[in-house]
Amino acid sequence: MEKVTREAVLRYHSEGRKGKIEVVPSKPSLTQYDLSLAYSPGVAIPVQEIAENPENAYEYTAKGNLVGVISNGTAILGLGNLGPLAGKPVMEGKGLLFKRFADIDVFDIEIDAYDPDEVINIVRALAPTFGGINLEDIKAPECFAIETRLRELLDIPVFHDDQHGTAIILVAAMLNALELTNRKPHEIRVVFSGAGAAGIGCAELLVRTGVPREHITMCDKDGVVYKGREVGMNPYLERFAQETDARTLADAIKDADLFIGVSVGGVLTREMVRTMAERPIIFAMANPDPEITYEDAKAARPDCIVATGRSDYPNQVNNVLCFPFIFRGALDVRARQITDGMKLAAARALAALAHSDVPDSVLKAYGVDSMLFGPDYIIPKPIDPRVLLWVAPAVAQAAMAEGVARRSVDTTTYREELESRLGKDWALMRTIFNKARSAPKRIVFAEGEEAKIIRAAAEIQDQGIGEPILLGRESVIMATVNELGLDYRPRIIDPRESPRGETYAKVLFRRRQRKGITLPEAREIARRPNYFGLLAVQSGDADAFISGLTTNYVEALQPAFQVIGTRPDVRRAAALFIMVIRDRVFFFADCAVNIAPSAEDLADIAELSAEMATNFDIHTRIAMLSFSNFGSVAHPGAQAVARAVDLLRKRQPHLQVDGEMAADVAVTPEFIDRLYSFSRVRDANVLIFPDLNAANASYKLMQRLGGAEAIGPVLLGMARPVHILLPSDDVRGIVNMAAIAVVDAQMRALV
Ligand SMILES: NC(=O)C1=CN([C@@H]2O[C@H](COP(=O)(O)OP(=O)(O)OC[C@H]3O[C@@H](n4cnc5c(N)ncnc54)[C@H](OP(=O)(O)O)[C@@H]3O)[C@@H](O)[C@H]2O)C=CC1
Ligand SMILES: CC(=O)C(=O)O
Ligand SMILES: [Mg+2]
Repeated sequence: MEKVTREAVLRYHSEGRKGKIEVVPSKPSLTQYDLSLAYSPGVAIPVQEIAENPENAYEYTAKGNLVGVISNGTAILGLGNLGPLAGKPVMEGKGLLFKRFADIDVFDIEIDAYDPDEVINIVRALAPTFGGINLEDIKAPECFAIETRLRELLDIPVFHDDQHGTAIILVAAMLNALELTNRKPHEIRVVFSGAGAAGIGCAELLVRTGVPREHITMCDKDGVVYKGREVGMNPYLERFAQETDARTLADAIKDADLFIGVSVGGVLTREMVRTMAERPIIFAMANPDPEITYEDAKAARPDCIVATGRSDYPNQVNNVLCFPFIFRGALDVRARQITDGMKLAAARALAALAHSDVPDSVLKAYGVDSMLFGPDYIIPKPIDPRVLLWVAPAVAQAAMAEGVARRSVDTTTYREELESRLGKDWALMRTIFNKARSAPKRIVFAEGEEAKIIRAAAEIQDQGIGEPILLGRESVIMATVNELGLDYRPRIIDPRESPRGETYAKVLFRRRQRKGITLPEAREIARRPNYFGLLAVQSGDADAFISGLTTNYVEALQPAFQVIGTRPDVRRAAALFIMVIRDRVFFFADCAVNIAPSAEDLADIAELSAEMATNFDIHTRIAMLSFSNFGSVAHPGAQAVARAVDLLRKRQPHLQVDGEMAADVAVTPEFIDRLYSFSRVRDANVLIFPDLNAANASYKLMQRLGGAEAIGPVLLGMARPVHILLPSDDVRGIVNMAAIAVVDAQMRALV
């Protein structure tokens, strides 16, 4: 990671639009009509609706997705009381994270008020604006009374992040660290440095998790919190005052199993760490500087598990992993409050997620090749898109179970809704996954020894999308499964040893005997994984074949043509990309196979593309693309495209297809309305390019410059389901391709 310098941070905050957030309208506001709906006179109508029934505010305003991040700046990170204005960058930062990770809008509100009653009154008065309130960086002990009273007064979630967000992450990380060190919550001895908002919040949730209260020793600036101590006490601390002779952190930490730092940087020394129990667990969570650095803790005790609040070391135990997701779940069921049950549900979901395989997008973002459950990976990363999908439903479910939800959600539908928040590509793939799951098929992977294929296969099996068959040596595959820490027993076939080898050799010989292959040669070739997998599909031993991760596209395609070939009704195969561009889905073809298609080829490509898109429940509108619009240029290239339209209409009169037309006309309905209202296609979603140059350049430009998500290439027109990966595909891409292959196989089973 690039070094975080003072200059870089200040530049980041001041460059362009100052600060980190802005307010963006969510409705059209271009025309006079739009303005009449948005404001006067139209706006009077929702006003009356809400006055009659306050619940309508969730329907007609942004309240239900709006959180107030409110602070008086009295405990900004570990920097202390620097006042509300200085706290604004942190609060804007929380707003950015709420939006980025959970699509929740935030107003950050910094208040110049310190007396608890005054703070309570201000927040209470602001509450109608919001669906929830996240109190932030308000120091102890005032924060306790403020939060408790606001929870009583308001019927929306009020959550003091430093207490509870921190506690939830801490519990998640602790459960996993205990698992790794073979300890149970009721056995451990815990020492805290910091007995403020975060300290008390964390300690109380530990007690709810099963850590005995008398096993917890709190320390603050005045040292150990013991029974009879008179300085710096308050009722919240009193609950943790212990009968002990220890008076300093150094005294208390001897033989402790778990250190929790929520105080200030640098207070835990190497000497102190050396006195802790076997395999100590050290959560040094002060920000920006932890109580002890990762390096110092490891140097003092190489057997320890360390977490800090920072993103630049392993195990970031920071409330960023909680607040966006717990609020997402709470807002979506319109919870009246966030209960302990919801907090524990969030913690358990996070702890469980750390056991599962980490997506490549996360590995890439952190610049590492793998993250495996273990001492340096006890908690998921906040940028892991699955955090939203695991935590929010767990929280929503707990809210419903505890009777604080105003509305209930169906967990399956809710997960789908959350996936739509992650992007249209997730939503589209969810539809395809659901289809695949309805009748899973056997998918044979030629490159079964590849780690990415093994990880994808584990997910395919786990999600019930298909039944993967990995080709390769059992010893190699199982070694990788173990190395990856996967809980997966793959179905493996070693082509060199399989008894089906001889049968497949004969199948290959029959197909290729007049193409120069002898039976002995066929025996050798049939045992190559690529051919073996294809022959398994050809012989009905598997339903779909996937390969290509370690070869180039043409190399992977060749055996497929030799063994499987194209469908009897298809002259040439083709390949399409599913392009997800912002909120819209397009199909681009042919992006990989036919370099200079004829008019007949173009008609075939369009027909096959429409067929595949229909498999995914998409209503197709096909545009045959050119540089010319409906005869505007008399060039042979444009005329070939026009001819393809005629051919296709004759063959498939029901298809909605038109052209030749330019790409901008195809995707801009206003152009069609204004200039070409005779066109049978308006707002096309299947774009057939005149040649491979145009198609390949277009999908790559859309991907790199247009921010499009490209799923594919999906091979079309083969006699059986065969799909080719790209060497750049990540695990998610492979799983997507498998789901597409299963749906492809299902559709063939129907005809
Ligand atoms: N990683 C994460 O997710 C989070 C980390 N934190 C971190 O936790 C820390 C505390 O935050 P918060 O609880 O909100 O703040 P508070 O002001 O409420 O509490 C601070 C606590 O730290 C104690 N403290 C201060 N200096 C020392 C010291 N030199 N030695 C021992 N104890 C000390 C204070 O003791 P006293 O009362 O005697 O002054 C008090 O108990 C911060 O560093 C913050 O960044 C907080 C929330 C989330
Ligand atoms: C992370 C956070 O909320 C804090 O350090 O205060
Ligand atoms: Mg904070």
